[in-house]
Amino acid sequence: MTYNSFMFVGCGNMGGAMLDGWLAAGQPASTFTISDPYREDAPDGVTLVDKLPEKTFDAVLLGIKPHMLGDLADDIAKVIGPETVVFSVLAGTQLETLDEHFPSSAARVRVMPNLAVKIGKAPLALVESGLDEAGRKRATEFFSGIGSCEWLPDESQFDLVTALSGSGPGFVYRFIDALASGAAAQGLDEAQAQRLAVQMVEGAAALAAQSEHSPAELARRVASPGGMTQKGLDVLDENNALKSLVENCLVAARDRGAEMAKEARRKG
Ligand SMILES: NC(=O)C1=CN([C@@H]2O[C@H](COP(=O)(O)OP(=O)(O)OC[C@H]3O[C@@H](n4cnc5c(N)ncnc54)[C@H](OP(=O)(O)O)[C@@H]3O)[C@@H](O)[C@H]2O)C=CC1
Ligand SMILES: O=C(O)[C@@H]1CCC=N1
Repeated sequence: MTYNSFMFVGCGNMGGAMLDGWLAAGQPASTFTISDPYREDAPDGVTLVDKLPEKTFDAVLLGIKPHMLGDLADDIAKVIGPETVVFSVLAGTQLETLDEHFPSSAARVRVMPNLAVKIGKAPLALVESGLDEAGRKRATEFFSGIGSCEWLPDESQFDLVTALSGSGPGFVYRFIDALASGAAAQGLDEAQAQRLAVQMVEGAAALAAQSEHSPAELARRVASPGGMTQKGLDVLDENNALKSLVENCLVAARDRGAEMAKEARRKG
C-alpha cells in the first residue's frame, strides 16, 4: 500500500530532505511532484511544476513556512480531492486549522520530522484527523521509509514533541558546537576538535539507541568513580544546571508553537 502520486507544496530544507530520504529508500521518483516557485531543479524523474496543476493527488505534503498557509490554502485546495490525504509538517499549525482549510480532503495528518529524514533516521511524530485504520497503516508504511513513526493519541503534546524531536537536532548541534569550541578554546586544533566532537556524538547516540541501558545509566558507566568524567558531570549537575537549562529550552520552544497557532488562527 502506497501513495502513487505525492505532491510537495514547498520543498525547501525540510521537504527536500524528506524527498531525498524517500528516493534513497527506493520510492520511485515518478511518485513525486514538487511545487516550489523558488526551486530551480528537481532530482531525476521527479516532476517540478511552476504552478499547481489542475489535478488531485493521493497525498499532498505541506512543506511551506507556517505563516504562508493562510495566503496559499485556497490555491493548494485545487490539488486536493476527496481521496487526498493532506500531510503537514508546519510547526504550530493545528489540525483544526488544516480541517478548516481542507474540509474536502480524505484526512489531515500532522507529521513532525527532523532533518535526519534525509538518511532515514528521523523520529516522526504523527497525529491525524479523519484517517481510518487502513489509512493509518498506509501512512505508517510510507513514512517508515524515512524514519520511525510514533503516532500520538491526540494533539495535546504535539508542540512539546516538536520541541523535542523536530527542533531537537538544533539543540544537539549547539551542544556539539559547544564541545568543539570549548576544546578549541583550551588549545585543540579547531577542525580536529569538531571532528572529534561529531564522531563522539555519533557513536554515543548509536550506542544509546542499541543499548539495554538508559542514557542516565550509560553516563554512570562512563564515569569511573573518582575519575575524570565524574568531575565533568559534577559541573553539568551542579544545581541541576544542565537539566533545568534544557527543560527551559524545551518549554520556550514548545510555547512558541502555541503562539504560532494563535497567529495562524488570526490570519486564517
Ligand atoms: N527545518 C527543519 O528542521 C524543520 C522544519 N519543519 C517545518 O517545515 C516547514 C518548512 O521549513 P523549512 O523547510 O525549514 O523552510 P524552507 O524555507 O527551507 O522551505 C519552505 C519552502 O517553501 C517555498 N515556498 C515559498 N512560497 C511558496 C509557494 N507559494 N508555493 C510553494 N512553495 C513555496 C520556499 O521558497 P523560499 O525559501 O524561496 O521562500 C522554500 O523553498 C515549516 O513549516 C517548518 O515548521 C518541521 C520540522 C523540522
Ligand atoms: O523551528 C521551527 O519552527 C521548526 C519546527 C521544528 C524545527 N524547525
